[in-house]
Amino acid sequence: MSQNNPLIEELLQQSCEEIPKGGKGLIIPTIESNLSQMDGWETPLSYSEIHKSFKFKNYLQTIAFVNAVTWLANKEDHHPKICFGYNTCDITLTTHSIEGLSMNDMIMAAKIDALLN
Ligand SMILES: C[C@H](O)[C@H](O)[C@H]1CNC2=NC(N)=NC(=O)C2=N1
Repeated sequence: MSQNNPLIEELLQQSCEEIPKGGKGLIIPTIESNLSQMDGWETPLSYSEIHKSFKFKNYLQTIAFVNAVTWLANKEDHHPKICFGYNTCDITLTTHSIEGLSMNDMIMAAKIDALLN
């Protein structure tokens, strides 16, 4: 789904940028249209965050993924909430300054997915 998708390709080429308080959030149609092209990412009715659950074979593979996500978060200065267990990892993304979703969340989601491609 992700490869050869123009939206995903575009997100992968972008970098997260600081969003000032009162800055621009995404409108609901944009969120819906983005998520329809991003496998497994979901938003609650509040449209305040996106989340995805990942499954792995074992703890070592889960930890390797968590480490890669934290590396990416540090690089992009955009930090998802990460909750993991033996073979599952739940990722939640939101933009604190606007208490909602920004392009940063979509960029991070695409880059997190790309870690597994
Ligand atoms: C200045 C810096 O870009 C901001 O404080 C970043 C840091 N990491 C962040 N991570 C997340 N998930 N949301 C944010 O709004 C956010 N803001």
